[in-house]
Order: sequence, then structure tokens, then C-alpha cells
Amino acid sequence: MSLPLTEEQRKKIEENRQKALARRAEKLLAEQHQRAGSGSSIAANSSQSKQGLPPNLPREPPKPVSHGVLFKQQDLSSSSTGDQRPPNPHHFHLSTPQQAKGSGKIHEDVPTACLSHSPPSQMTATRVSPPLAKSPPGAPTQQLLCYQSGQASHETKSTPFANTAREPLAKAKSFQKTPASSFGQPHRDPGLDAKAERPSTSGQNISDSRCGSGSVTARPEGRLSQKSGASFHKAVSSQQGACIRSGDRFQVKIGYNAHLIAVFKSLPSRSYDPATKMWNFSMTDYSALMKAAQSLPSVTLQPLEGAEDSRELPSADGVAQARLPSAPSLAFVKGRCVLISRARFEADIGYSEHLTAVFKQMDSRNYDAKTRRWSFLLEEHNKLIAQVRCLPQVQLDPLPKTLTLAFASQLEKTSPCVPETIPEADLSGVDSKLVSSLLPFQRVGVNFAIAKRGRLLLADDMGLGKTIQAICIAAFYRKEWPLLVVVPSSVRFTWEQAFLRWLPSLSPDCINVVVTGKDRLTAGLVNIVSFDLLSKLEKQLKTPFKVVIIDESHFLKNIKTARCRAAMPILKVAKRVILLSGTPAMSRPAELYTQIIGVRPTFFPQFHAFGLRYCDAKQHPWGWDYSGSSNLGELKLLLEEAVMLRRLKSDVLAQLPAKQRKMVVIAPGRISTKARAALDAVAKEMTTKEKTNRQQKEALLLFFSRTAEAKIPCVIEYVLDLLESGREKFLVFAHHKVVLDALTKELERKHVQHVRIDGSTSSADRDDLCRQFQLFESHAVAVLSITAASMGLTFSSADLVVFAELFWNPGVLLQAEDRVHRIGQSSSVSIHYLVAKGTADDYLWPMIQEKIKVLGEAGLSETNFSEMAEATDYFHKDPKQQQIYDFFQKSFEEDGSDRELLEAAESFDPGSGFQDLGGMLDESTLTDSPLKKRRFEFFDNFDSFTSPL
Ligand SMILES: Nc1ncnc2c1ncn2[C@@H]1O[C@H](COP(=O)(O)OP(=O)(O)OP(=O)(O)O)[C@@H](O)[C@H]1O
Repeated sequence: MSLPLTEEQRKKIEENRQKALARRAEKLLAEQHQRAGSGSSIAANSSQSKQGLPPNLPREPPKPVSHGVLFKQQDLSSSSTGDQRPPNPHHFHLSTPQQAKGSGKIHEDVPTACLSHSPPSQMTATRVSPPLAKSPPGAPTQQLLCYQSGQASHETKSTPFANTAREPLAKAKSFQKTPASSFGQPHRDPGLDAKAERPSTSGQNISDSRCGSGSVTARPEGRLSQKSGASFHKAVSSQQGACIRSGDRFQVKIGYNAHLIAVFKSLPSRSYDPATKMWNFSMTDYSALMKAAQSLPSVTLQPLEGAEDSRELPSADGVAQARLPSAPSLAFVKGRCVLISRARFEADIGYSEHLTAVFKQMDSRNYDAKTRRWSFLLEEHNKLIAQVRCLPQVQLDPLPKTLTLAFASQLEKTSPCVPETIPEADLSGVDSKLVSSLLPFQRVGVNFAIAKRGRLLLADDMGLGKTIQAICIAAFYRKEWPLLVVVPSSVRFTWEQAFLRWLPSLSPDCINVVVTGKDRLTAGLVNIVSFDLLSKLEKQLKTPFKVVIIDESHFLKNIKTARCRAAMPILKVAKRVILLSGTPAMSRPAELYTQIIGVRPTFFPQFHAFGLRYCDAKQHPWGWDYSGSSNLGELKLLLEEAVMLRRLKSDVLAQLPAKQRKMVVIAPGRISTKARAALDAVAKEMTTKEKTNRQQKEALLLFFSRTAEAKIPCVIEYVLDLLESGREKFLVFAHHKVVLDALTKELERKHVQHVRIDGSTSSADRDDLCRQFQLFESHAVAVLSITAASMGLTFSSADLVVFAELFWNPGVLLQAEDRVHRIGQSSSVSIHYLVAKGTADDYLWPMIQEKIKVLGEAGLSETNFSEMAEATDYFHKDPKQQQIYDFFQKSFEEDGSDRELLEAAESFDPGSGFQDLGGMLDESTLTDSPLKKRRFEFFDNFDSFTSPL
């Protein structure tokens, strides 16, 4: 009979045993590291865990237990905890659900240490966990084990995951309510878990690769073994269900289960669909539901496929399942801060008790019961983030750096947000003609731009006078000129006219309109160039432009285009960047990116970051898709704060005239040499003295017709530019059949839906076509004959009228304008007159203005063309031209001239002189896709068409 051991001997034995265990643990960890290093599935697991680490949380040197390691169940419950029981040789494998899925293994998020044991005979001891933290003395064994099981290492206390130990404990407790937990555990109310709304633990799962056997061990951990049986029982007998996506919500497909229904009813976003007999929830409740479902042994719920955090949730398929503690590696409540106003941000995150406690410490906290979100003043942002970082199981991403920079003043503020007041700029250095002409809202625009140090996207609605504002802003920085103005090809000369009109101090010689690829980009003080020529000439730039205007800046929306590649470096180095667009993004936020960084090159240096936040970026097997939109409220706030000023017509209607007229000088370069020669020849004919009156008149009609023919390419280019700029509904009036034909032909080629009304349209058809245009949004353009459609029709669904040709009778023009400017029109209407230099327009335009002036003086017309249109001095003073002008006046004032001209226009055959536009246009732009898409697609290929001749 052996003597009983002395106390000292017992102590010594225990010490030795502990040492042996520790050595064994070390050895096994080393093995595990080796495996991880050899690229096994564990290594993949480990890397996944690391990826899942919140980037903003302090990182500890990798701790073996926190990343996809093999745990030995026994060691979770023994080793340095003070537990005297012998090591359990059971073998456990920690892996992600995906891995488990792949390997056919099943995982559950329940503390395995409390539950899952197989007979030693079937278990192979392969890994030992590191020593565990000391458990509270006197804790009941079961709870003690559960507590310990979550604590992978005492060292992890200092890691962001250290506190995860509490979570498994909670889970272990929750498990006690299950039917299988009849092992002396206190009963728990099935609804409790759900009520607690504990979000899902996002850790990895530990599972026993062999626990599927469901065997019961005869070891001292008998109760645990029985739990294993319970787990097994759940796996085989539990009710199977699945989460299924349904729009932005998800639904749960499962049969009736009272416990689960109790869980459902505790979730705030619950909704029951009697038709499908399924409950559905918002994604914000997903984690909480999965978590609660995991604690119900009678339920096995398949997670959402591809759910953001599904990898953090246990896989539920297969037979054997073990409810095991999450590895303390990933945050289980994840979310981000989102800006909701200039002064406040909210936390878009699931529920966490600890997090709520932190929220409640913020002075500016506000809880929105509707959205169930907390919001705070920006000035508490940094404080909140700092405190949340101390919560190991919470990952709350701060506002992106771009936002904190843009709203830096708000972040530092201590008083409530007051609307930013824009200081009045000192415009004494700018031509008084311009400054005094600015409408009040335009003045605000100029002030805003100067407050932003000359870098902005001026995104006022179309027709609000972005040109005059841009010229004023640029003129404020005149000392920094030469100025570069990049514009669509069709409006280069209109810009030249605008500079001449608004800056009388600027000599016309100082303006350089770049017409060909051989011209110099820097020849003038003001250099106006088309997007396409810029990409050919940018290499000329030795010294950068300090002041740059980009008109229709959405032309830069696609970073891959030559125009964008040419413009972006220029914008980056320029000191002042004035982007103009009435439609900065026509279909998606991604289109704004280049314009944003054009103004603020430091914002979102990587498009991907922008795409993730605002384009709902999604990864597909073929790559990332940035065509969506997300967080638009925040994007709007950011743009308004730091990048963009946008006013709608409706915002400033009271300041606007009912009609805004604009003379558009269309590019002379577009008129072919042949057409030019024909025009010159006819002009010469008209001034030949020997001609009879009749012959002269014939010459005039021919001049008028040749003008129409010569303008066709420019007119089409302008109309297409308008469509690209986002003009969705407008009228184009022309007089000659050849122009109407060319326009409709081109619109057909581009698959732009339109209607056409000319002299040959029956009255029944006229009304029908008019109605179609009014009712259908898809009808973008109405091509109308000046004389056949200028009366009796209503096209008030449009607010822009383009005159492709001039007409000598202003009364007819005014009537045509009034097709849109009539009852039903709530907006200020824009009228664009396309005028080509060196054509009959040289005489028609001044003649029209003169006539209107006379009518106005006689009180017969309220319209004053000269006040609203550019280039009021658009008139050739050459004596020969004066002669033609006189001749024009005389001819058009004679009785019957209208009829003669109309007939001439109808019968005009362009003959050999007519350019078939089909040959000019890029066939590659044709496509068969539906309208909206087609329009965007062909615009993407627009470069080739807009190149000057
Ligand atoms: N303050 C003003 N005084 C006189 N005319 C003005 C004023 N503001 C704008 N206009 C006239 O209104 C017309 C439209 O202006 P502008 O072309 O600059 O508009 P926009 O905003 O650039 O429109 P879009 O986006 O269609 O190009 C022009 O003829 C312009 O001369």
C-alpha cells in the first residue's frame, strides 16, 4: 500500500504536468506554423483571418490561436488554467466556414470546449492550444470551460480580440436553453438571445473534424461529451432552413419552429409575407438573426450566399455540427461612419451593447428611432473613433480621409454648424461691363469660386450663364494668364464672341482660337481649343497654364479617352481650374470621378476607394463593376462642400428672363472649301451691277440655299454635342429641306428618337407627332420646318429651341420660339441661333436684329435680341458686304419674297455640292442597342466625329 502523497509532492507533480503541457502546446504550435507556412489550407485560413482584420484596429503580432489554427479541445479546458484534469487528446480543427464547406466539414459557433467530444479512440491528438488564461476560482466547471475556451491565450487580452472570450461564454449560456443542455445547466428563455439582439461573432470556428461521430466519451468531461451528442443531435435532427436574398432584404426559408419565430419577432426589421409564408428582414438584422439561430439547437440555418460576413458565420450544412467558440480574430460588429449633413455623421453599424455604451458617452449623440442609427456632431468623430477602437469586437470605420479633410473645419468646431457664408469677392479688377451684368445668383457663383481659390465645378443648370461666370472668375485671376479654354469643337467661336462681349478690355488679337492641329496652343492670352485638338497639341506645352476653363467638363468622364488623358495632367498642375457642366454625370456617380479629381487632385487618389464608397463597387469573376451608386447623400455633401456649385433653373427662375437667347457662332472650319467657293461665287453674283433684279434675286436665293448646305455639318455637330451634353428634349428649326433631311438622317443613324414636321406632313399627323413628342420622354428631338411648324403647335415639354438656319422674317422666328415658350412652360427657355460666318447669316442676323429693334421701338415687340445675344456687332463693315446687306433688306421686304423663298427652299436640290454626311460620320458609332444606352455608347466614340476638318 503506497503512502499518500504529501501536499508538496502533489504540488510538484502538478507543476511538472503543467510544464509538460506547456511544452506540448509549444511543439504543436510550431507544427501548426510550419503548416501555415507550407501553404496548406490552414495557411489560407490564416490569411483570410488577417484580411478580415479591421484595418483601423491596432494589430498585434500574429498569435497562433487567433488565426485558423488547429486547436486541441482538451487543451482549451486545461493547461495553465489551473484545471487539474488530464489533457484530452481530442482533435479540433479551426477553420472558416468556407473551408469547412469545401472539406465537407461542419462548423458551429458554439463553445466546443463545453460541448463536443468524441471517444478518445476515435480522436487523434494533433494540436494543443496555447495555455489559457486563469479561470475564476470556483467557477462551475462547465462555465469555466466555456469561458476558457474563448480565451485562446492570456496574451490575447491585449489584442483587439482579447474580449471575445465573453462572447463564447454568452453562447455557452445560450446553449443551455436547448433541449440537449439538460446537464445541470440553468434553463434559459429561448427568446432571450433574440431579445438581446447580439450581432454575430465574426470569428472563425473551431470544429472537431471527428465530432461527426457523435460518440460519447467516458472521460471525466462526460457532460461535455453529452453536449457533443447534443450538437450531433442538432446536426441530424434540427430543422434545416436557409437565408435567401430578396432585393435589399433577405428572407428565411424554413418550416415552423416556435423558438425561431420568437427570434424573428424580436428583430426590428421583421416582416411576414403571407403569400410566401416567409419572414423577411433587412440586412441590418442578418448578423443578429444568424447569431440567435446558432444558439437554437433545433434549427440549422444556411447563411446567405455571398453575404458580406457569411464567412464569419458558421456553415450549417452537412451532418455533424459543433457549436464552438468563434476564434477571437474578427470584429463581430462591423460598420462605418457616414456623413448625413454638413455637421453630423451617423454610425451605420449593427447592435453592440458596448458600442451603444460608447455612443451614449458622446455629448452630441442623437438616436433616430426610424433608421435605428446613432448620429453625432462631426467634432466628436475622432473622439468616438478613438473610443470604439478600444472595443475589440467592434469595427467602426471612420469617415474617409477625403471627408475629414473637406470638413476639417467642422471636425474642429465646438459650436453648432452655421451655414457657410461666402465672402463677397473684390471684382474691381474685372471689366465693369461684365461685373454689372452678372445676375445676383451669378455673382454668388463667382464669389463661391473665388472662395474656393479658383478651383470648382460650376454645375449650374443649362442656360444659367455659366459662360459669363467662368469668364468673370478667370478674369479675376487675369494676372496669372495665359488662359486655356477647352470646349466642344462646335462652340469654340461662341466662346471667342463671349470673351469679346464681356471683356471689352481684351483685344481681339489676344484671343487664339485653335482650329487645326498645326496651330499653336499658346499663341494667345486666351487660347480656345477643342477637346480633341487638345489631345493632339498638349505636347506643345512647355510651361503649364495656370488658369484653365473646361466647358462641358463631363466630356472628361471617361478616364480612358484621349481627351481625358490630355486634360487631366493640365488640370493637376493648374492653379485655377474652372469646370463647367450642366450635367456633370448623366448616368452614374463614376462619371464624376475625373471631374472631382480635376478640381481636387488629392481627393480619392485611387478610383477604387471612390468606387467602393459611391459606386456600390462589386467584384465579379471578370473584375470590378463600378456602374452602381451608393452613399449619394454623402457624395452630394462632399461635392457641395469642396467641389461643386449647382443651381437649378427653378432655384433662380425669378432672376431669369423668360427667354435666354444665344447666338452660336458655328465653326467655319466645318464648311468645306467647295461649299465656301460656291458661297463666294454667289455673293459675287449678287453684287454684279449688270444683273437684272430677277437675276439678283435668284442669286440671293442661291446664296441662302448654299448657306444652308454649307452649315449642315456644323449644325449636326452642334445637335450631337447638345445630346452628349445631356439635353434630352429640344426643337431644331430649319428652313431648307436639305437641312431637315440631313438632320433626320443623322438622328436615325444615331438611333436618337425624334419627330419631324415639315410642309409635307398632313395636319392629322402634325398633331399626332406633336403629342408624341410631348408625351414620350424618349423623343429627344423635334426637327421642324421654320415655316410649316412655327404656328399652332405646342412643344412645351422642351425648354430649348435651336435654329439651325436663320430666317429673314423675325416674326416667324418669334412664333417658332413660342412653340416652347407658352402656357405649360414652367421654365425659362433657351434659344440658340446657329450662325455661320461668311454665309448669308452675315446679313440675315443683323437684319433680323434691326427689324426686331424697330418693332420694339414701335411697341410691337417686347423682344430685344441685341440685349440677350452675343456679338451684337456681328456685322461685316466691308462696303461690298454692306451692298449685299442692303440688297438683302430690299429683297426680303418686297411683297411675295416669303413665298418665292419658300418655294425655292422646297425645291432646292443640293446637287453635286451637297456633302453626304454619311461619309463623314463614323460607322463604328452605330449600334443597335436601346435608345438610352445607345446614346451613351455612341457618345463614348464621339472623338472621331468631333475632330475638326
Ligand atoms: N448676366 C447675363 N447678362 C446677359 N446675358 C446673359 C447673362 N447670363 C447669361 N446670359 C446669356 O444667356 C445665354 C445662356 O448663357 P450660357 O450659354 O452661358 O449658359 P450655360 O449655362 O453655359 O448653358 P449651357 O449649359 O446650355 O451651355 C447666353 O446667350 C448668355 O449670353
